[in-house]
Amino acid sequence: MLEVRGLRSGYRRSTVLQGIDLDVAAGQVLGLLGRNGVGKTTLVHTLMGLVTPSAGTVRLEGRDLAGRRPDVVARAGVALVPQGRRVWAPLTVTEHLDLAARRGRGRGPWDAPRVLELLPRLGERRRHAAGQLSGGEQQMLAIARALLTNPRLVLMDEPSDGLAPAVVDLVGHAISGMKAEGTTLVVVEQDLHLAFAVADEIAVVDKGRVVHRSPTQEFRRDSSVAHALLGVA
Ligand SMILES: Nc1ncnc2c1ncn2[C@@H]1O[C@H](COP(=O)(O)OP(=O)(O)OP(=O)(O)O)[C@@H](O)[C@H]1O
Repeated sequence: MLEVRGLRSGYRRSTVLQGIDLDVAAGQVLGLLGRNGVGKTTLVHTLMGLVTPSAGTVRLEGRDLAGRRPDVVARAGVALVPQGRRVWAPLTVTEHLDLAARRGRGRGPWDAPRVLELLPRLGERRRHAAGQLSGGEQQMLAIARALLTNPRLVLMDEPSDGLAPAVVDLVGHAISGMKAEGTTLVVVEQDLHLAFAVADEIAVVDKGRVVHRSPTQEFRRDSSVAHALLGVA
């Protein structure tokens, strides 16, 4: 459903993505791994339209979205759960959910009751301002906000960042719930435990290119790949 070819992108002084080729099948969860600074965030930001590519194509269900504005990409069915959550501290959980639902595409499995069923802690914290929530609760809120737009594709940028292991498991549970509803996901992760728990396939980015791709089971079995490309045992 997502087909990326020859994607080049970066910032004024540097080209970060050097020709990304990436396919994600409908309903698949792809774990996107790579060392710090190799371009993972730049890739999801370019897919979302927040960074403008200099070359290449991004096709979502056949429609070319490369270089389109973020609102156009969002309306085409892509949602970003950004690194660092980016929730609005003064707004309550309910206000976040109302805003997201209003911006939503209106069709699909996700409405507020369904989202709160997946993320029950948010229901308990419904009247709290986002700034008062724990890191894990803010991550749940960022996920809820994305889901209420009823996306076809969710891009998650390091959802486990800064969270305690028990909370990371809740994030994993939420990802599995999205997958069960047929949502396609690209999950950028440093936490191999989470990536292995949720991803059907693993892709590794290095120096602005996808340098490895394999089914998760295979990737786990051959630790030499993780060692060579990620510097982990
Ligand atoms: N807004 C920006 N302006 C200029 N350079 C940037 C900007 N954002 C990132 N970079 C640079 O682009 C390169 C890739 O960064 P990016 O954040 O995409 O990597 P990453 O793989 O997501 O890393 P991390 O795991 O640390 O988040 C880095 O050298 C970084 O310094």
